[in-house]
Amino acid sequence: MSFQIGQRWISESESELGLGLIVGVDVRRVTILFPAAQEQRVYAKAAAPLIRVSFQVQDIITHHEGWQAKVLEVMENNGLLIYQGERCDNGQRIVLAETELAQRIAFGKPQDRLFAAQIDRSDRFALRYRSLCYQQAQFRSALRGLRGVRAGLIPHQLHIAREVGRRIAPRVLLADEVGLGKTLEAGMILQQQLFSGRVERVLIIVPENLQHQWLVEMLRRFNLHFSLFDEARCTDFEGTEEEEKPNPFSSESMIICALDWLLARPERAEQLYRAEFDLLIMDEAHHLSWTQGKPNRAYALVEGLAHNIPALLLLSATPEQLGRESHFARLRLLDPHRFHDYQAFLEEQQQYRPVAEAVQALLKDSVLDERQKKVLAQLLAPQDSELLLSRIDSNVDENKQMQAKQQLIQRLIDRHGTGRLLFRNTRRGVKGFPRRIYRPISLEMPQQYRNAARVMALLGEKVEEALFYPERLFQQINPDAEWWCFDPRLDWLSAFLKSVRQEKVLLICRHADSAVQLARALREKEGIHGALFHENMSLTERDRAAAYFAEEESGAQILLCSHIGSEGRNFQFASHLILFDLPTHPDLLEQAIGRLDRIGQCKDIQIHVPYFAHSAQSILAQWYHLGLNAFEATCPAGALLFEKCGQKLQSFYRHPDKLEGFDALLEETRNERLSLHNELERGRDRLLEIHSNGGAAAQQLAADIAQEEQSPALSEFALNLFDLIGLEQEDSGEKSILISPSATMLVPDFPGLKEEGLNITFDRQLALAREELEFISWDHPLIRQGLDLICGGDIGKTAVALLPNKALPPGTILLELIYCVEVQAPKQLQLSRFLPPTPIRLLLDAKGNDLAEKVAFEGLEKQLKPMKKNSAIQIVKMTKERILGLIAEAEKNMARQCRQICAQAGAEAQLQLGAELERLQALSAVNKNIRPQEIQSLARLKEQSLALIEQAVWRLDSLRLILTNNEPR
Ligand SMILES: Nc1ncnc2c1ncn2[C@@H]1O[C@H](COP(=O)(O)OP(=O)(O)OP(=O)(O)O)[C@@H](O)[C@H]1O
Repeated sequence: MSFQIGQRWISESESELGLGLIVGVDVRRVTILFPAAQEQRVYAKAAAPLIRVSFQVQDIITHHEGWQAKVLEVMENNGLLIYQGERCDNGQRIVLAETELAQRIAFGKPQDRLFAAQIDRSDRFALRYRSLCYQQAQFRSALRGLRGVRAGLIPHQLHIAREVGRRIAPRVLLADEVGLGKTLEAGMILQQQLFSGRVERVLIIVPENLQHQWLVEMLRRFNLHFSLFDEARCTDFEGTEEEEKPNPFSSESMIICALDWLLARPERAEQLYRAEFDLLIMDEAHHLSWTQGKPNRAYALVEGLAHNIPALLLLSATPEQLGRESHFARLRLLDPHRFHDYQAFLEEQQQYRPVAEAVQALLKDSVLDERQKKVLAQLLAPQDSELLLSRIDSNVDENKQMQAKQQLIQRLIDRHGTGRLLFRNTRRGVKGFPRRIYRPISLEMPQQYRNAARVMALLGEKVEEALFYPERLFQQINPDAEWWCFDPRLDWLSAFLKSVRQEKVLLICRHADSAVQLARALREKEGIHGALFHENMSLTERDRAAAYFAEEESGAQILLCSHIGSEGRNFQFASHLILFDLPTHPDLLEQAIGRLDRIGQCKDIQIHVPYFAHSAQSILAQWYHLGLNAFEATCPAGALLFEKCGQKLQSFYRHPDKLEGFDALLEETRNERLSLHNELERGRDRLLEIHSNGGAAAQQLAADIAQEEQSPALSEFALNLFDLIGLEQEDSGEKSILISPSATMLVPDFPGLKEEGLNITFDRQLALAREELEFISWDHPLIRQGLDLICGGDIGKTAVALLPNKALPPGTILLELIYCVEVQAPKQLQLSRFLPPTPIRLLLDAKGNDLAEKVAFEGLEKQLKPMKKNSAIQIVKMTKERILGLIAEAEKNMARQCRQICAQAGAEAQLQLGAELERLQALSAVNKNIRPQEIQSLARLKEQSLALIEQAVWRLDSLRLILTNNEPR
């Protein structure tokens, strides 16, 4: 070894000392300073455990001031190296003496690490390779973003989530009936979008009283940390400076805020417009209304946002609640190209039946007859149907025929009606729901209420509203009188609560003051302490009340809500609902019942309706029950029939004693409901259902996830990962493990792991039953970040191992190289869906033959033995030239493999992006609003993607030198 003062060397065994500088050389000894560690060592020259550091052309070097440069030329002057290069930050030409190098050194290339004696354990190399493979598998997995949610595997939810989650900038209306899991669907869509990198900034707008529920659901079910934004938070963020205020919405990337607040603060909405979100989720979207071309304020707000934000999910169980115009307008928010003309939309609505029949025909296994083919050809443009129809007819295999049928169905759904934009599952389609039982309680109207109505009428006051809320009318006249002292509904309520003392009861009434007065009366008269939930309480108070109601043992028996309790909340642990006054629209009624009639409800639901005989309430109750059957079943035609019968109902409300014609109205409603039901069954709703529940494919998807969970691959990998990282693992009972940090961890922090540890399980059912357990799947942050930690760091990049094998001459070397094929492209193109970082393993013998196919990784891994570090360093030194030669061979091999991988990925991209382009072209044939520029830009995007995939590159990620010996194993 020849040393010169000023040269840079590193320690063979203590790489953590950093880059050393020779500061003294005499005949026998060499003195080296390690500035980063502030240590100086003196070694005998002949046996110094040091390795010379010299960089090559193309390497990246770091100056001690921190900037980096690419080496273009290496020169030597009196044993010292001088690098010429180009700065990475500004392109400036530089000359850098090795003395000026940074004191810490990181070797980018695995071979540099190997030659610099930075040799890791062989089992860490194996973990690294497995991590790369698993990471690639995650990118490609069709289950990604669907399997990690802490929830049961419900096919229709998984179907919608998959269908929408993989779209680019999805814009859909999730309109499943109440309680079928729209929040879950939205979460899974979001999760997939986040995983694929298509979305980073997310905004959720919800009615005020659902903010916390969303916050908790996103965290508990998806491990997604959202922040609640309100006025206080924004003002805090802005501070007091008067100058240019920062946009508070730019301070976080996942935000929940209340619609009510945004409407009250238009300046906040302005800030939202500028905050560049990628995805907007709007819950309870029926609040957005648009009648006779005029939007309400909520609609106008979301319209502005929808214009700027590429992806949009609207959630509403009652999409047609505010009339068809509003429904149309919400669809227009989603796809202004597709829905640009209300009249045309109405006409299209009439055309569902032939489309539904065509889809039915395709769904059947039988061969299509000539008439059916003709209908299909009329419904689709020739370029959309001809090829596929001929494929169905030809003798291609059954699978291809099925695929062609599926594609035709997709196209029919896409081109006709609300197609890809609207998803609606119904209880009937999902099945397994408990019964709903209507319990009417007819009571005598107290004289006080009658008198009050009479007085008001005499005074010429309008008493419309009071028809349904006589107690309010009474209070208007007698502000100090206590209606609950004589109202028979109170006696009934007290008696009822006592009769079901162990059960939870949800009571909903229209007005907050009624709820408050009822709670007071129950407390004072009966000693029953109910929980309250209404709009005049703060959010925290409401959440606390809901939590108190949910407590099993010591919680409140009854929750008394104003109308805001009818929306969005999860109260399926209760099975008694009292409608203290009836909601005045069938959709509102369904919303209210939906609090209990939800996934997770295990008992039959009892709907108690106390009303006064011969009152407007009794009229409405009968019409709901005998006309619509809306208590005991969901009634999709409810809104439509209400619109139709509204006038007649009004007159009966006002004269509930004059019932002439009422039976006829009930009869008429019933008949129309049945015929509408049949109509919907054959046409629009049937079509919607077919495409919303996903059929056999959705069942299969749920089964695939369940099957993946049966495999031990994840738990084996995870436990191996935890082990090598140095986490402590302790069995904490049935199928659960407590993992916690230890003092000897390979990395200072393991992402996502709290100091006190984490109780985990790989079992979905157990995680559902036990809230305190983390449900670990491939999608869990612990696993995803663990994979990133290994794949993105230096762990296991190099290794040397022994292969005891009598059949091979001792001292034979094998070089195992792991390459990674990657595409370098702007993130927004999201090319990792076609070509994720792809590991390629080569196993070269001394002659450069690749044995990877013959000698599988895991088989070889089992036979390998670790080698002592000193011996490993010596072997590497001795075989350096051979290793370099083999790497050169491997590069040639990789050029071929990379071409193949790119061709495959390119074909996939061509297929998918081509289909998107075709869809837009097909739609543009029926909708002149699609601008040619849009089609051109999609075509450009496709070309750009294909070109970039073709230019994918590979890099050597890690390598392991294997040396045979003939010792027994
Ligand atoms: N896959 C599932 N596994 C377990 N529980 C579920 C699942 N899907 C939904 N639930 C539960 O069912 C209830 C209804 O779900 P969710 O709130 O998502 O429905 P929704 O359609 O948004 O209801 P709404 O129309 O009332 O807003 C919730 O309590 C939810 O936690």
